[in-house]
Amino acid sequence: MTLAIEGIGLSKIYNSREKMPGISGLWRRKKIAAVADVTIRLEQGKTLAVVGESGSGKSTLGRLLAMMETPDSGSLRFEGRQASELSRAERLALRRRIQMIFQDPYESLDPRLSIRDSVEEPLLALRIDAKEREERVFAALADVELSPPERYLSLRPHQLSGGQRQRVAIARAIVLRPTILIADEPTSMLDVSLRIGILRLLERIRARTGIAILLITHDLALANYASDRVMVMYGGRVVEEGETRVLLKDPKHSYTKLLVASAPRLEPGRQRQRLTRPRPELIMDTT
Ligand SMILES: Nc1ncnc2c1ncn2[C@@H]1O[C@H](COP(=O)(O)OP(=O)(O)OP(=O)(O)O)[C@@H](O)[C@H]1O
Repeated sequence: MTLAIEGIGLSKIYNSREKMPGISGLWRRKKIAAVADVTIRLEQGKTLAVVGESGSGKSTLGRLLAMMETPDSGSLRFEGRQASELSRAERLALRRRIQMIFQDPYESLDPRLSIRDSVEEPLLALRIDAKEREERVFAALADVELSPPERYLSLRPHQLSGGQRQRVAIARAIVLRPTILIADEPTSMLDVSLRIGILRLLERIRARTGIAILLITHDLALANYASDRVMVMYGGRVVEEGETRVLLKDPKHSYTKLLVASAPRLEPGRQRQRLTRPRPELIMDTT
């Protein structure tokens, strides 16, 4: 087993404030342990899902792994090397190899830029000549199945559908040839009919490139469909972890049991009431 990235005992505490109960207009400071002593191992070529309800710390964990935030304690190892021991240049190079995509593709796409410029932009800092940049932009657009790429180059994000925009955001991430992709709720703004397309695309990219994927989702059905392993977070901590199919079929922790029980599409009896056209791929096999 080759680890793409390993986080050991990661914690992140935010300063926040909350209203004083019963006293209007008064606030008190509060510390929130968004991530508390989390150890996570992401294998090369595998997809690990992080699930949990809103506020459980999934996105914060993703940002810590992407080195967008510094942990208050704990350490990161990347391909066996301690991140804190890397030189500035090495850290910069490493950050390029860990790319993130978000729920809302507009977060990574500048609405003023054409699709060509959006996908090319990350390459500009790399001193790659114009010809190679162009080749890589074309290849990335083809990789995300926006073809022929020529049709999309001069368009702006608002001229695309939500699914196409997410594909451009993925192209912008993979144009740097990362080894780790952190996908934070990548399909939750999309219609159900488009979700599978994006998940299948990520799967094909993973199979072809051997990239490691961290899939952050509150949707157990998506985790079940798209991941090899799953980690369940609650209140900043990991409460249960294991092979996805095994864990979701036979959860041990009471919180995971609750999540599985309250996920409508995981319950065969209720799925037809909830989904007008049940999608077999999205429904967990509970048999
Ligand atoms: N920058 C921040 N400043 C203060 N508190 C924060 C910050 N970012 C996150 N938090 C808090 O940390 C906790 C975990 O948030 P986080 O976004 O990581 O959870 P999540 O599981 O990804 O939830 P969601 O799915 O709603 O994004 C929450 O209580 C949140 O309010």
